Amino acid sequence: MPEARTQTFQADVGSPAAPPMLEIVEATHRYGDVVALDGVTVVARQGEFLTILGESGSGKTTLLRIISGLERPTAARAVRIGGADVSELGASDRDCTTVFQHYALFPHMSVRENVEYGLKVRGVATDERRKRAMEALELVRLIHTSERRIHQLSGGERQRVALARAFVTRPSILLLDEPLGALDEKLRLDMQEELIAIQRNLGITFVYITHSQEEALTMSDRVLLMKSGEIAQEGHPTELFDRPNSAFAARFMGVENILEGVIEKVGLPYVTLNTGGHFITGLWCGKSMPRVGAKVVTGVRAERVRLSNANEAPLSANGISCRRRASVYKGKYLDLTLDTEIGPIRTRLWDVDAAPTEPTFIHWSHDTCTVMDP
Ligand SMILES: Nc1ncnc2c1ncn2[C@@H]1O[C@H](COP(=O)(O)OP(=O)(O)OP(=O)(O)O)[C@@H](O)[C@H]1O
Repeated sequence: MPEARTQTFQADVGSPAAPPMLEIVEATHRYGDVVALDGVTVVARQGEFLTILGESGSGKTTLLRIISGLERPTAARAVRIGGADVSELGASDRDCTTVFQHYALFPHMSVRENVEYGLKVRGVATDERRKRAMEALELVRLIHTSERRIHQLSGGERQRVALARAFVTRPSILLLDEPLGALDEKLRLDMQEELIAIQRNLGITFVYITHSQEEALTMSDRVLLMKSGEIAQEGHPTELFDRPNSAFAARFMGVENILEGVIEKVGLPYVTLNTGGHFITGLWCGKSMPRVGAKVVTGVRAERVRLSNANEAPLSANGISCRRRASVYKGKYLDLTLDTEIGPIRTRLWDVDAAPTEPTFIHWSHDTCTVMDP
């Protein structure tokens, strides 16, 4: 991993005190009858790592194209970069660069020439652009490959060249469109770490597009979850992970147990719902104020559900009798599916050897249980 270059790092980058680098205010975009974006507002601070997460067709690429200037929104109250209105500027005049999944490097040029290219078209003198290209290659740990051709590099190395080529021109914003999508699992994990290090080192605002919740959680300062052209939820990765505000967000963030019910009692921050005649209490995470009688869903992660021999739940927990239905061994853990009177519930056991043969009762605390909009 590259060493942190503290001289380029600013203490308040990515913090709430940092000035906004990107502002897209109420952008709507239609392709004929298709509404790809519906009144979306995105603000990213200087030095922030913002991830736009969403399933296929949710509008991520459209949003990225609007930021980069490749697409003009059908309507928008503002499109600003570094505080300046850029709504009338084309892609080449905006202070941002895009890194694509298919890196589009020039095969007839060396690695160094590829990285120098953007500087060359901007008229930077030979010595200066060589120096800057080598610095960029040092940052992505590829200085030793500088005179190679692109076909002499691995997939991960090519993606690092594409990155170096993008940030060597020192854009204010780097847009990354599923940049790790073409890499295998191991390389993807390594590159995630490298990307974080590079971003912290440069202090550039990163806007990163992915459909992988794992990537979003690992790398981002803030995540913006999109659904059908709208923002479903926005927040710190832990907020989306632990406090999804809707059934959609919970499913997308991989919550294994989601049950429907009706609110029985409100005592904020807790809400109790009735699901199949059974009462469950959890933290209210919905967008609106909860009211008795409203349809809601409750969610709990499998690893938060505990097995009990005592056949009762602690005071601040939900509990229910269960019977083993199935188990799936996943190497590091065991996933048990249990039948209960409110439906099947999954639990995850990290100590595989400690798994009981016939579990009879499960419980999960009110604080790890969420209640949200359906
Ligand atoms: N050029 C186009 N013409 C018509 N419809 C389009 C066009 N580009 C995108 N769309 C539609 O707009 C919606 C949003 O598409 P977009 O490419 O922004 O989604 P996405 O989240 O980036 O998807 P993916 O992850 O598959 O790339 C989709 O319904 C898509 O079919």
